[in-house]
Amino acid sequence: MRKVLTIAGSDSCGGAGIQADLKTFAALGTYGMSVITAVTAQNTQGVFAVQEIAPEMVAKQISCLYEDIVIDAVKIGMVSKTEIIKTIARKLKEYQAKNIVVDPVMISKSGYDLMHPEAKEELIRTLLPVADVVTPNLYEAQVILEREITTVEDMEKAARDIVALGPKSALVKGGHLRGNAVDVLYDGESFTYYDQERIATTNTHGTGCTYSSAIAAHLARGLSLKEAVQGAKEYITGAILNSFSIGKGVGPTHHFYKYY
Ligand SMILES: Nc1ncnc2c1ncn2[C@@H]1O[C@H](COP(=O)(O)OP(=O)(O)O)[C@@H](O)[C@H]1O
Ligand SMILES: Cc1ncc(COP(=O)(O)OP(=O)(O)O)c(N)n1
Repeated sequence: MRKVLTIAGSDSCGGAGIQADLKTFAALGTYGMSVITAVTAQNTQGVFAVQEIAPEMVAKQISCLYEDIVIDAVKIGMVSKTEIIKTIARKLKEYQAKNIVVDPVMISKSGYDLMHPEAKEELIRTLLPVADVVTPNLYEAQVILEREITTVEDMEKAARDIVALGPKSALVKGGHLRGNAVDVLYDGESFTYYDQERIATTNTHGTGCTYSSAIAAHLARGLSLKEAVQGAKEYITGAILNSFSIGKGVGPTHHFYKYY
């Protein structure tokens, strides 16, 4: 069985973060493992508190996994502060980690900052360059590039400019675009478009986490990047179609098992 690691924050309500990642890995027939970077007190209505894990403890978790287990892919989600980002980049290099998917989580749907603003520079300096693919949503791409992105053409330029910062490829997600949910992948050579009619639902908590985890799971299974993103797009679309309400706010996507 292929083994996939998530390095991310815990979401107590289970829709995003580590919990969404592990559900996705299992649903896609891979074995999931986790390194926790922060614990959030979170429900469908918002994020109420965050407690970060000490960088040394993050380092220990990563070391004990890579020292023992062959890891086929790794996804990085919520990394809130500079020291944690530095630690993760250093460890991924030390263990020559492969199939690295970086989801540059910055803000929750409810508007809570999940990354300290000053940590952005470290993300760009040390984490983006080790990534095989980085998966910003429109807002995150805007923050990284410090300019507005509103059209598919802007997304193409953004993907190309993000690749110039060091990652092998960039997938700019159009979940927050008007019209269809179009994502644009640039792999340093060409663009690929993943286009899906927008699904009318407010239950989209954790879509970005689920999508990036599905990409990592498919890369671990040996698919090419373009095939992995295609498989992940099908998975997230199905999960959004089956999303449901569990509380008073934004409900989670629903994970369904796909056996390979
Ligand atoms: N209402 C929707 N209908 C169909 N696809 C969606 C919808 N909302 C988001 N997506 C897709 O879900 C994936 C995650 O994107 P997005 O929601 O932008 O990420 P994030 O959670 O990081 O903001 C992308 O493939 C995006 O196109
Ligand atoms: C612990 C934790 N990590 C990440 C997020 C953000 O996840 P995302 O998939 O971008 O989903 P929304 O916040 O947009 O629902 C999170 N909320 N918590």
